[in-house]
Amino acid sequence: MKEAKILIVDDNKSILSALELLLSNNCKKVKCISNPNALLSDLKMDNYDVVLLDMNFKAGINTGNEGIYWLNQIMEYNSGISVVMITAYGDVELAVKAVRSGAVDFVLKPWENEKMLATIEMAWKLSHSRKEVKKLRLKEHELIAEINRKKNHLIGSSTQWKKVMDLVRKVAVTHANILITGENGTGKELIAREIHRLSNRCQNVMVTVDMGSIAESLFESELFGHKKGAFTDAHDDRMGKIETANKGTLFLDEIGNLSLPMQAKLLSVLQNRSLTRLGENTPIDINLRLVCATNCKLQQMVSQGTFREDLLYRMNTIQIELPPLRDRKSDIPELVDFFIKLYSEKYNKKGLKVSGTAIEKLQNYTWPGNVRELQHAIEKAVILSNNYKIGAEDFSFKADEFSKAEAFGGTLEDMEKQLIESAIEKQMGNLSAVSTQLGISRQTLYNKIKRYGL
Ligand SMILES: Nc1ncnc2c1ncn2[C@@H]1O[C@H](COP(=O)(O)OP(=O)(O)OP(=O)(O)O)[C@@H](O)[C@H]1O
Repeated sequence: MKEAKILIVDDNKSILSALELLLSNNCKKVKCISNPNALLSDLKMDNYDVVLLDMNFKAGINTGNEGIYWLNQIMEYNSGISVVMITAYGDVELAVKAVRSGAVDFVLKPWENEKMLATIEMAWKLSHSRKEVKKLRLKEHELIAEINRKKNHLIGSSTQWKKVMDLVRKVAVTHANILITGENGTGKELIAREIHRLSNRCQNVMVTVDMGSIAESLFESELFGHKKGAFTDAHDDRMGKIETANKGTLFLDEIGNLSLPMQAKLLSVLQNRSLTRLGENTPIDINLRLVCATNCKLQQMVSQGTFREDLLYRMNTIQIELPPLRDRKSDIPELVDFFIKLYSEKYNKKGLKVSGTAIEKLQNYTWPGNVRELQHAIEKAVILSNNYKIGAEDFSFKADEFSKAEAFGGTLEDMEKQLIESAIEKQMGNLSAVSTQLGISRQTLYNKIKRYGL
């Protein structure tokens, strides 16, 4: 209460003096005014927490209406200020009217000092916590706006990708739960973010939960939250991810990893639109939009009994299937261009270009890791490039070598011979360079050349 700033408005000078005397030892600032016409200009001049307001100002009029009028003015100016009404003619009806209009309490003249101090302290605490809530709300809005300011760069103009984006735009504005399917790295999370950004829930947050990375033992408290003391490590009350996503979007990634008991709990949240924190009994209403993603064949899991059909039904009102990169190869040049710009800026190598043969090589590769693999390949090439141009030789693909070896069909010796031959060709007969490339000594290289008659 030592921090409290109090404004007292009463036309009775002796009441003002008595209150000032009582409160000035307990509060940071006490200002007294006898004319309510000065009230608003005084409020504008300082950050008052509590106004102690008389109900009757004009001699002979004691309906309390003038007090109610000024109370409304204060509430309109700043509803965070706590107003305590004070009157000598108090009755219950008047008190109820004042409290309905926003006053926090009502005291009768003559007052008991102890009671008056307790009332002012309660009013100050209330005003303090209202201000905190207001500040936190503003902060929350700022943070959400900041998150939403980050634009999602969704690159692609192939027919397959355009179809996906058309569907995304169509469903984003609806309430439908969405299931995004596709191989790893095809952009499922990116699409989920875009759905949230385009939805009418974008003023609230999208909360992402990676079902593949939460330990089973922590699952329930992570998702549902808990009350302090609900289990050994529950040192504080905690809001779960589902509750945090209330009014926004809950994105459950790798939904295929959800255990059967957790599937049942999630289903119950979706059915009842409410959840109960661990250690609590009261359900909390939840208004969610669910977006899930998986690279598993959920229908197959349903047949195997590892995924609940009723949950799948609830989740995939709309299903969006993302094509693998190998099925939309015409997007590769555009993606390469985007990632080259991104990383040449990041690594301070502006103006870096990619040769036509490199693009061709990238288009001929199968990209098992999809866009993520392409992104990493470009980042690596940018980091390692010494030139202003990245060539085909700057990209080497493990999967290619693997499939070549698999397709080879010969013996290990045949393969070794062919490897040495192609290294000699690549290094244009420079045997030191060949031995370095193959990771063997020059002597071993000579022996092998002799043995294979190269
Ligand atoms: N169309 C696209 N345009 C630009 N970047 C993309 C596109 N698709 C994917 N990416 C990028 O590829 C990376 C992988 O994308 P994302 O994480 O969304 O894939 P995912 O399908 O969710 O992967 P996983 O199944 O492994 O979780 C991210 O860095 C993302 O920004």
